Amino acid sequence: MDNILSISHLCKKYKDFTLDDISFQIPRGVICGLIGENGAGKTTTISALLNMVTPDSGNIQVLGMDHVESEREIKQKLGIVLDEVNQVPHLYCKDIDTIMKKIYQDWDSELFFQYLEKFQLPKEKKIKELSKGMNVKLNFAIALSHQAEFLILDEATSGLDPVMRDEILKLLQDFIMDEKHSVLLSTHITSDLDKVADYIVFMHEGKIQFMRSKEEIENHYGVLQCRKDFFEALSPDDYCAYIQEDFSIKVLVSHKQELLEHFQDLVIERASIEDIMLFYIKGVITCQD
Ligand SMILES: Nc1ncnc2c1ncn2[C@@H]1O[C@H](COP(=O)(O)OP(=O)(O)OP(=O)(O)O)[C@@H](O)[C@H]1O
Repeated sequence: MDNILSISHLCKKYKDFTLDDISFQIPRGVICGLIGENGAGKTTTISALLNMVTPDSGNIQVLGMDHVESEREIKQKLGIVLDEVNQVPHLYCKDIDTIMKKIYQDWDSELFFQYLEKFQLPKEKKIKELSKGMNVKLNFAIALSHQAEFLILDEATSGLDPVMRDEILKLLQDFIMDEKHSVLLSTHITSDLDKVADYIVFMHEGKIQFMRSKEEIENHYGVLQCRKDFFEALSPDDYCAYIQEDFSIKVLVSHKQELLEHFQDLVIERASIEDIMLFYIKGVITCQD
């Protein structure tokens, strides 16, 4: 199956920040979470693939096409939801239909009005009268109403209440069901990714720290709290990072099954995506990938 997104050796230098040799691929039929601390480079990467930022070097293919040469064709097939209000404030929700019909060849008015109803967005309300969360929902309605193949969401769900977020996560899961569609979801709400992501791309200080499938994370990673002497007896191959605490050491284990075979009584907790992020940002990293 071909990749829906392929980024190779993407570089972009700003005065105080460098996006440094970013490469990753997203296959079709998956939800890929993009995580990283504030300022890690997530939005810059997304802006580059949307051709809103010009990279210094690198290659970006979206839906198998060059992201600049085929920008118009690509954008017909992208659903984009960003964490900002980007519709014209004085328009009514229903007016969006008239505008989008002219922009998207495959615009589906019936589906759009169904989403307005589902998201409880009154057709007769002006956009400037919508709350932030309602604006986000309106952008989701647009993104889902023109036969998009690839959804790109940058901090899109952070303004939504937990019930609506849950509903959106279910919509995303339905969206990828046909194994042709994919979602790139940049978020700080890592618990959402624990629920729905198939892959995690973790950016740190402008670099890709790792890309792993969720299955791989669940099967191989774990968190072990142990004493210093036990930690020193471990092989460095058994872990990726550790955090020294007052009376113990917290270890991010990378081969938990092998360790459990050697030490049957060991308690290794499940590593959430947030745990992994904290280890890589605050801990001592001992492996390179
Ligand atoms: N136009 C610009 N000119 C100069 N620096 C910029 C520009 N755009 C972004 N940056 C810098 O690039 C770095 C990465 O920013 P970016 O928005 O990509 O991070 P992010 O991972 O999306 O962060 P957040 O989680 O806070 O949204 C930051 O240090 C930011 O100040």
